[in-house]
Amino acid sequence: MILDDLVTATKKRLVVEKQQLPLIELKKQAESLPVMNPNQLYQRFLSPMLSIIAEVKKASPSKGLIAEDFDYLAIAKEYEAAGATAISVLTEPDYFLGNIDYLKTIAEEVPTPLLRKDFTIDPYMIYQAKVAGARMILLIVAILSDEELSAYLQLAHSLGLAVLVEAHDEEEINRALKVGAQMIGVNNRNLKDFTVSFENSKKLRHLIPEDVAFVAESGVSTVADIQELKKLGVNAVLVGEALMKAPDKKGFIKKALE
Ligand SMILES: O=P(O)(O)OC[C@@H](O)[C@@H](O)c1c[nH]c2ccccc12
Repeated sequence: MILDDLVTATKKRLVVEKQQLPLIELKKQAESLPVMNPNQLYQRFLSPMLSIIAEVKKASPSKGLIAEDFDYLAIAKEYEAAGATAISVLTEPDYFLGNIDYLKTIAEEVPTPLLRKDFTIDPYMIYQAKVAGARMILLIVAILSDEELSAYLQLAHSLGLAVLVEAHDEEEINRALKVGAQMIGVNNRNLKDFTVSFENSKKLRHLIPEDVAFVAESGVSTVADIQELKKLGVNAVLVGEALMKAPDKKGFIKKALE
């Protein structure tokens, strides 16, 4: 399965990264930075207004190259100007052609909260996210044990980072809730065969209590799709490819927020 390949690639990369910058050094850098309160961000997502998380993504395993002309900073600035609640930045290099430096550069110039979108499997990556300027990280239930999930969530919170916990079915949602997730994303794309269906969001919405934000992820192609998800009562929609390909990104987000 694709998730296994991603975890393997990430493990390999971490070995090299830890040699270049040992955990103790990275930790020192992270702990010298100011700590924000992640609750503010969670509350923003729980407001009655629909939130949009706009994604900066060059390529993906399901679609190949998405953006020929990948001016990630200009794209992030457009997302900000349009009123995106947060910006998701793919940092996974092998399958998504991402880079943590993209996030770092965007963080220096764009005040919108940034989500480090990656396959977090080690505390090292959480410190990296903090140092690069992220305000949120992604934890994918399918690739973590309960112990890891709980420890990483707490570590992120202690650094002032909010956490989006991605779940695919009822069992994974229950695991996310058990460790105290305050923001849960359901992926509309099946990672086994890459098919997309909003049925997942529809079916699973009711499992998430009112004080936990529900994010519908993936597969949105039109503003009408966003309106459909809004009717299901989602708090936020995470949109990648459709925005990356939209000639008028600002117009797309503005219409979606109307
Ligand atoms: O491009 P889309 O179909 O709008 O999808 C965005 C986002 O949901 C997708 O990139 C994503 C969802 N979960 C992930 C986990 C890792 C990497 C990427 C993802």
